[in-house]
Amino acid sequence: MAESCYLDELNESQRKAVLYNDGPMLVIAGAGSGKTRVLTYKIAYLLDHGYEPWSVLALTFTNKAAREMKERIARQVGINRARYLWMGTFHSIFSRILRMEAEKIGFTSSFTIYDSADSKSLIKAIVKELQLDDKVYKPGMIQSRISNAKNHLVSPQAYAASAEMREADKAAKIPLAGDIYLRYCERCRQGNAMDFDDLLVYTYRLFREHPDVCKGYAAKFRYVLVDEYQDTNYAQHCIVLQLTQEHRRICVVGDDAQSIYSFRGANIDNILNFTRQYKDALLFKLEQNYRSTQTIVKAANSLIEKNRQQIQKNVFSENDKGEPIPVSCAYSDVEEGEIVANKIVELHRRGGYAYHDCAVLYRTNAQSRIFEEALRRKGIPYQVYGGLSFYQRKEIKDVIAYFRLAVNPNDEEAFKRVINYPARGIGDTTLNKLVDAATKQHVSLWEVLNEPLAYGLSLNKGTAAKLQAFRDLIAGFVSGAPEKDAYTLGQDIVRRSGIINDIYQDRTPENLSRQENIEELISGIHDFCSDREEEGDSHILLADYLSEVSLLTDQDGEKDDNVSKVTLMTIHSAKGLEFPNVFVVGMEEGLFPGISADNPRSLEEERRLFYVAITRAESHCYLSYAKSRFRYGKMEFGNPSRFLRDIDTKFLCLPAGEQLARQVEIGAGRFRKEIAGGFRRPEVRSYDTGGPSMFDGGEMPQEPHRFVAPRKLRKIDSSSVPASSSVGQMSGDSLEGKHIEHERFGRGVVEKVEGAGDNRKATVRFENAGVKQLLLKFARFKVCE
Ligand SMILES: Nc1ncnc2c1ncn2[C@@H]1O[C@H](COP(=O)(O)OP(=O)(O)OP(=O)(O)O)[C@@H](O)[C@H]1O
Ligand SMILES: [Mg+2]
Repeated sequence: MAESCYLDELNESQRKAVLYNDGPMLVIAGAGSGKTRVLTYKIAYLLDHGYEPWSVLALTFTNKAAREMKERIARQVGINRARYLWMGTFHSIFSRILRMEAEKIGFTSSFTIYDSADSKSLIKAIVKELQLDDKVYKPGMIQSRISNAKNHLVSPQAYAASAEMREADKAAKIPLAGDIYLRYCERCRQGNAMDFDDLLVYTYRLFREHPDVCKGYAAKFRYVLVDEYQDTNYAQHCIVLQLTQEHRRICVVGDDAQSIYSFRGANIDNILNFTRQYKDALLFKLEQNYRSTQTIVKAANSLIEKNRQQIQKNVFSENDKGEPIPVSCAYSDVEEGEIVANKIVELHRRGGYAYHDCAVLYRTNAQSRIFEEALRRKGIPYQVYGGLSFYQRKEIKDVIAYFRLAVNPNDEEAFKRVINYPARGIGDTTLNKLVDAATKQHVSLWEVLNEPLAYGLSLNKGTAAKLQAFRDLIAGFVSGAPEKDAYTLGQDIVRRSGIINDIYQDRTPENLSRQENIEELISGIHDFCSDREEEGDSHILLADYLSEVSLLTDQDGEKDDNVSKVTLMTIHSAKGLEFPNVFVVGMEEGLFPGISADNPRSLEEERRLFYVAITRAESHCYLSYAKSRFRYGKMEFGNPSRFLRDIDTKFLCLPAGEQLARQVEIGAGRFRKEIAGGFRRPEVRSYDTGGPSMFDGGEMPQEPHRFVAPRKLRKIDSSSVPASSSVGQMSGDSLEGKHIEHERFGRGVVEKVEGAGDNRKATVRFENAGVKQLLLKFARFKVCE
């Protein structure tokens, strides 16, 4: 797209913010005023003005946001340039840098990333080893203390040396918290593993301890951009400072009214201090909201005004006036689900909205179940983001633990998880011996396993043989890791580890669902490899796959399969997103604001969270609350949230309209039935029309079994599509302009075909998946006649 053309898509203030590129700058503006748009257009502008894509670093809050931004930029400057941008979350960008520089800080490039459950389990083990009481030294609490220290760049040594920390620990009756922190760090290092916070800590340390490396990156990144700056924490802020010393070209955008992550160490002061740190920084303000109706914007303004701490802003909309926001009151949580599901049906049937135009936002993950059930009953497809996500399920974690060992056998948590799964007669006593030896000698469990005698382990013959068998099994995977492609090795591991035998033993519903999940995982690896091959990479390793999945966040959700679905997510995850229709549910005291919001500071943060929720809506926003709710195993009776009273009533529709009132009646009947029949919670988290199972009927696979991708469309070859539409037989020119249907990305148009032979590739604009470049050799699409 020509430059003048895209600059015309900005208003005057936005254009100024895009065109100023001579020094540090800060854009502070209300929700929906185009902050992210400014970043996106600025990057396109930089690329058009001499910046190489690899010299631009853009940091976003979620992987999804990064992907969307990249697609948008690709539309403006072409995918060839957009793909080389350094764009992603803090964690994904830093893990990329750390993998390249790992040796300098005492890790290897194949380090694994511990998720929150891994960290907690390690802390639990340490508490036990130190013979402390885990009712006093609660692993969750210790974990958040360690995380907090890391996000403030407080090392274990500094922690131990700090009188303030010691006093605080003493007051909390956990004087040895600092020792746990120290041991925790040592153990992660021995396991060649980092937790999420370490990705920040070690990047900071890498740059501080190796000024030449820091200088190199600071010189490389000629421009640094940060979205959602209000939610960066101290460590992130410091790294951004390190990276911008050289060129001092930095643009951050944010909204203090949307700062909602203080519990994770985000510090609103970063935004306020920016002009102190970058003295010559220019401040830009954007005031026009392009997202929402006037009513929604005014309602949100009237709410946030009730917060004392905020930078004054005047946010207005020139969109349609819009309707007042309906507030509905349900008798129960189940009925609230009914009301929302009914309204979604209506929006779909009468309003012409697709399901993906609707989102249900709640305060806590636990609330999703009710809405899942209501939507399932109506046959409405939905997708839940966050909560117990696919990758947190037991069987998936088991398989992934084997994958992790194949890539990094020193990984302690993965080791402990699978040493006796599937059961191979290695009990806790033996494991404890291994752990003791490893801790004493400061080595990993894997090292002890390799030479048990050298580390003084006394084992009987039988146990020694079992350990040897486990060692050989893992060693086999390790030797395959650098050679075999991810899909082949993944299948090998699932089979040879004994997991398949274990979960295909019987056809209990639990096992059937596990089987499906493992099939889904393997086909996910297949898709991952195919996508990367299509994009021109070859020989995709398990390590590549792992580094991607270990960075998935709540917002990434499960696999995207082009089915239009209602989104279900927490408000935290919805930050930065927008939907035509938004349902903010569970507006009750004790839930939103939550019971822990018992002081003005956290109450203001909860109010900002509500502000974020309302401002996700474009055309319609619906608020609801339930008079009774099943929580903590019992029925609770609640009052409407005080936040409802914070909104000027002239923007609300109280009581709800006729249509909703009628649904209340229907729902009430259903509610009584539910009470009589007891509460049933569904197991399935994502729902659509479903697909065939790989093992069809869950039978034991016969060796040698080859997993096949369960998609309806398979890789295009002359046998799977009519010859006339096979990609292989069409000349490059004749593909251009053709409508195609891709196995994963759905429908699209071929814009360009270039290259020759094996490198021949097509640029395709997909209806729902943006612009992609696909190597025709691997392309999995068919041409629509
Ligand atoms: N000048 C404009 N003309 C037309 N549409 C615009 C303009 N500026 C922004 N928009 C649209 O308004 C919506 C909100 O923009 P954007 O997401 O960039 O806002 P934001 O300030 O980043 O919001 P949030 O605070 O929620 O992150 C988007 O759909 C965007 O495309
Ligand atoms: Mg934004």
